[in-house]
Amino acid sequence: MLYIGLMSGTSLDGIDAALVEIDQQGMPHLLASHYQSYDRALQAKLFNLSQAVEVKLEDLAAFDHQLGRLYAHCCLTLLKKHNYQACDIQAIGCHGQTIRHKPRPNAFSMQIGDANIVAELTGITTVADFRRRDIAAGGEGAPLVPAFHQYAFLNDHNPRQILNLGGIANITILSQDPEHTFGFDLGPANALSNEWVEKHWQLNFDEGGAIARSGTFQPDLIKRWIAIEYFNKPPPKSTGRELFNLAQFELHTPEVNSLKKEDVLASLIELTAISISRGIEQWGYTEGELFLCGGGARNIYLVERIQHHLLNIRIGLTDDLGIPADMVEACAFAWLAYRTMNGLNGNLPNATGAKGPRVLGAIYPA
Ligand SMILES: Nc1ncnc2c1ncn2[C@@H]1O[C@H](COP(=O)(O)OP(=O)(O)OP(=O)(O)O)[C@@H](O)[C@H]1O
Ligand SMILES: CC(=O)N[C@H]1[C@@H]2OC[C@@H](O2)[C@@H](O)[C@@H]1O[C@H](C)C(=O)O
Repeated sequence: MLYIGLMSGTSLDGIDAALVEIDQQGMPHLLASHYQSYDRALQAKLFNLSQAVEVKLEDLAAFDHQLGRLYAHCCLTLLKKHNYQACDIQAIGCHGQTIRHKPRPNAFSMQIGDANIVAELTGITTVADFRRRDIAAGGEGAPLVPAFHQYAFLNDHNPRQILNLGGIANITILSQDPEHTFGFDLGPANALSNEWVEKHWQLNFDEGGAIARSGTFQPDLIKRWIAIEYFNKPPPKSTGRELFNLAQFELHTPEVNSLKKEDVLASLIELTAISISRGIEQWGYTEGELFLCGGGARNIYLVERIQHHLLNIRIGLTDDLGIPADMVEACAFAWLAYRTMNGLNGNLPNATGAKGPRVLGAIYPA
């Protein structure tokens, strides 16, 4: 059975689309993929929508519609590029674009991108709104990928963990006993460094981490940042750009604007590396294997800094486990659509904090 997964994450860079075959055992196999970037104007508008305290209802409704069309277009391009027909696909799993996420207490999470439009324009049944049933069951609605990691990446020997380096970093600690597998959001991966790079170099991100490597991290800054309460809060926990954004950091440590810009960037990367290693030391395995996914896996400097703080861990890419690092989250939403269409739970209560397993999402028939 074939499913499409669509993911557009907190980096606001664009849409990842994955065409996935789910075999008889429910195991996913990536067949084809497509990436469609947002143009800079849309990126800026979505960033504003996701950060502004007050948002015009008109804008929210218009972007919900525009994104629905973009998601549909992205699916159609994927099908065309790889010679598949809409009728070959059982369903699309469409994550949507998160524009607000509030952890517990009183959690909520809002994703936009009208799934009615996706179903209408593609002619394919679409599953969307994956997070809110988990929240209704007392969870945070995030992270959702740990259940997928458990299915796709569990092995039977070394302790194994999967680390996603998107805008936000999240980890899954795999266990032979599914009851013990869990995951949580660690804090910022690229969200802060991207904003800094955009502000000072007008670039989307620091290719390979070259600019950060040319700077020197500032221990005083890192000491103040790492004191943020979120880092020591025990899982289950999730976060977003509501907490980890540059404006907030500039308010907290205004001296960043009088320091060398490369040094501040190196410090932001060091914060990511240290918060990840501390999270793993407190709640994960400090030995065994750590497989990376998400765009930040291509930031060689960041990966080196993570390795520096976790000397006993062997770091690899999920490419070695059969799914390219860039496509893991999109594959996860294809798999989540399969779960929903078959009446199976998609969340891992240990990761989200929900009262129990739940079938996630709403189905928009073709
Ligand atoms: N070649 C590269 N060098 C350095 N960084 C890179 C490279 N390619 C991608 N990235 C980083 O990865 C980011 C995109 O990662 P990804 O697409 O996994 O994020 P996301 O899915 O939007 O986020 P999240 O997982 O938090 O929802 C880019 O914004 C950039 O910071
Ligand atoms: C609310 C939201 O969109 N959260 C994202 C974000 O990006 C990474 C991390 O924070 C994770 O919690 C989640 O995405 C993945 C797909 C998840 O739910 O597992």
